[in-house]
Amino acid sequence: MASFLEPPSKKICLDTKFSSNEQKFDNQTCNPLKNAYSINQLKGVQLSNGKTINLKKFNQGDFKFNVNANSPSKNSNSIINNSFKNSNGKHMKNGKSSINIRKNTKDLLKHRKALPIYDVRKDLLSYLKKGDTNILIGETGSGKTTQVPQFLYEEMMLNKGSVVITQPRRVAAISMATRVAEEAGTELGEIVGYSVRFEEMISDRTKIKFATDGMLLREAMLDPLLKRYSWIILDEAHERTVNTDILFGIVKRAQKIRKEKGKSPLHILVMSATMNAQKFSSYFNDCPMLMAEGREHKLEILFTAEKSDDYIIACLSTVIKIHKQAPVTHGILVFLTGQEEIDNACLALSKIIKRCNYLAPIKISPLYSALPQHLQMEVFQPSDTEERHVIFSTNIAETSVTIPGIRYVIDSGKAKIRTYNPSSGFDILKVRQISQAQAWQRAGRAGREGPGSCYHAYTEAQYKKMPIMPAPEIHRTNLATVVLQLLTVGVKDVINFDFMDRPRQEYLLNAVEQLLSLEAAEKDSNGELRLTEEGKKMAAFPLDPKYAKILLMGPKYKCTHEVLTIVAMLSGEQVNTVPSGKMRSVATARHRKFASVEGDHMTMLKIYQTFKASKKNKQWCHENFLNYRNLIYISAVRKQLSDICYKAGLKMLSCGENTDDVRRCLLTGLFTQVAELQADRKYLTLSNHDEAQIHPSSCLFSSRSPYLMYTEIITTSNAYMHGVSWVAPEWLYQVAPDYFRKHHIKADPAHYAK
Ligand SMILES: Nc1ncnc2c1ncn2[C@@H]1O[C@H](COP(=O)(O)OP(=O)(O)OP(=O)(O)O)[C@@H](O)[C@H]1O
Repeated sequence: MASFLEPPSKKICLDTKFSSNEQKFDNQTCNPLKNAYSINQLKGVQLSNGKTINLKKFNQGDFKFNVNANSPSKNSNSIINNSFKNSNGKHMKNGKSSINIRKNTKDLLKHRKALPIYDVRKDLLSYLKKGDTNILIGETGSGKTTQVPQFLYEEMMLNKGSVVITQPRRVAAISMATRVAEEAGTELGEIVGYSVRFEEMISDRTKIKFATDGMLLREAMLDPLLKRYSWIILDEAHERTVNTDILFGIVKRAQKIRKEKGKSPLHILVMSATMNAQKFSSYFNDCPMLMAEGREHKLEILFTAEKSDDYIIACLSTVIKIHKQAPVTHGILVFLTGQEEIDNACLALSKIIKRCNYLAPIKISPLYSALPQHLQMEVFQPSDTEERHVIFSTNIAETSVTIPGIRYVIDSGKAKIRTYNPSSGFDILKVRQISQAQAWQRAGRAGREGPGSCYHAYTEAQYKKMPIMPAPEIHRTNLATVVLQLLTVGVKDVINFDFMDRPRQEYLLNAVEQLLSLEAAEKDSNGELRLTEEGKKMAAFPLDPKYAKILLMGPKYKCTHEVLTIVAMLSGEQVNTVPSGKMRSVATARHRKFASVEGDHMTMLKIYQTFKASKKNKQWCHENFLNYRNLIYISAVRKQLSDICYKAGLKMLSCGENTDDVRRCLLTGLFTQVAELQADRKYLTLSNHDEAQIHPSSCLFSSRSPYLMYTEIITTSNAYMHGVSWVAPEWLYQVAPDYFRKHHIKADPAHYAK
């Protein structure tokens, strides 16, 4: 990245060539949703040419109608442009004069009526009323998220209940609620509101609520039948977050129980522009699949003509290329992977603009979840300058949102994706290629207020090799956390939970075992699983339950501060930097200053404490061959975890010099990760009696303590223990007596049990 801070010396403005795929787009081969269907299912559906809209019920093939959209309102470019100029956010920005609202609402109504989904309003509603569950697919920008909840409200007034629409991300929930409130001519928090973590804008009058999937799950904990809702819309269902997958099962169960008990019916609507409708329909008892076809504005799709070596350079060069040619009011949204990359890209672009004084000025904004909320929401305000707006964003702007002024999207094709490391128990974010569905969603952020273009910074051949859909998060996350979450929302039979993509039974059983041994769960007299009080507290931590357990035990061992630091260090990336060549031995010597005879966990503690004592100094990190960015990230994680400890009422204690207590506390979560020294000086794990060696990077590499606790085992040519600390055998019995009665150790239990 360092080279990126300087404008690249080569002529970046000219070196990324794109080939238009417009024709292919018209044939709909780019949209993975089309690829996900068989030809038969699409037979007879007139492809969108901007004039015809189809609402087709796929599963019976007996329902199809076309609405001729040649009416003046459909010839919409100029109308939309007017309405865009008129609406221009004034209602939100300049106070709430009733004239402003009325004028605005009138213009917005005109805009609503021009949306493809509006043409099929009547038939859509009649379908939705008929069945209790439906799947709705519609092009990005066709009006699903903003219009369908309003249709339901306007049609049925939802006297007996309300509608909740889930969104995978908080920016989407807030911005969609703001938009719909504006369209409905109501104050946000009145008829239309939102609910995201730590923030709610709702009232007793709220009938349309946008909520993150996590918030609806929380509601389900208190009210498993979700009685206050008559409609639940699960939007952007293709994303398949763990929360959404759990919600699928929860709302299905609530619907069934409400029906059985003769309570008010619950209607479910699952929506996306890019999902495998057949799969969702099968899961929801073969419910009807509806498709609203057509888009309001032309969307041009372009791929690079050749593979690019560096996606960031390709994205930046494309920004410059567009900047030189397009009207300045046309904004550009660039999808990159994370905060560091985005900050660097913002800096690089501003330097390029400054240096090339023939280029017009640009307003540059970052957008990622670690930004304070008010800065995130700022990008949704129409630009108040005459400068082009360029936004560099992570995938938080990938679905649902409309960012005012955006006509161009540049897609790097990459995202940070959560992956679970089963050997350490931590989820890590890794830069990975996105799926076709995500590429399509990104493209869909353009062409919303007028014709738009999406520049994919990869070739069409590369696109075709991408997976069609993202893999469900539940298959790449820690199952103990998922089971804990299921128990939290009141699911007792977690093994037989109605998963859309069931994890392997043995993994689920292992997860249950882990929770039982951590005393997060217990079995009641009927053998049913239930959460313990401790388990309830553990669920509040975004951590593998074994690390949550360690934090909860902090006050007992008087070392909350120390274990918070160690768990945060374990959650982050490696902090030691290892240069090549001559400097390597210098770095090793500097790192050795922090080494603790007690092991790697205490070494981590020492590094962080010294970093903090240096006032988080970058130069100090540089001199000690430590990664400054990673340490800053770790301190942010530590803060987040300590906030949760504080809310859980945990005492924030420190053990000072008595560091044995820190390792005893760590053992309360890691007791299944202990190895025993054998007569031949090899180590065997106590859990499976597998041979494992201490990794050469460990500060205990050459020591031979009888018992070691390790953070993870990574198998390369050998199985290596990483993150190793020595533990006393008596601690094992004190910390987990039941477990060590089953997993015998050589040290005399009778002696240590005393
Ligand atoms: N905040 C906003 N500001 C301006 N226009 C907006 C805003 N939100 C929505 N729109 C307009 O309404 C249209 C429909 O948006 P909506 O989010 O309902 O579409 P969608 O079908 O749900 O799209 P997606 O599948 O991408 O979520 C957009 O294309 C845009 O023209």
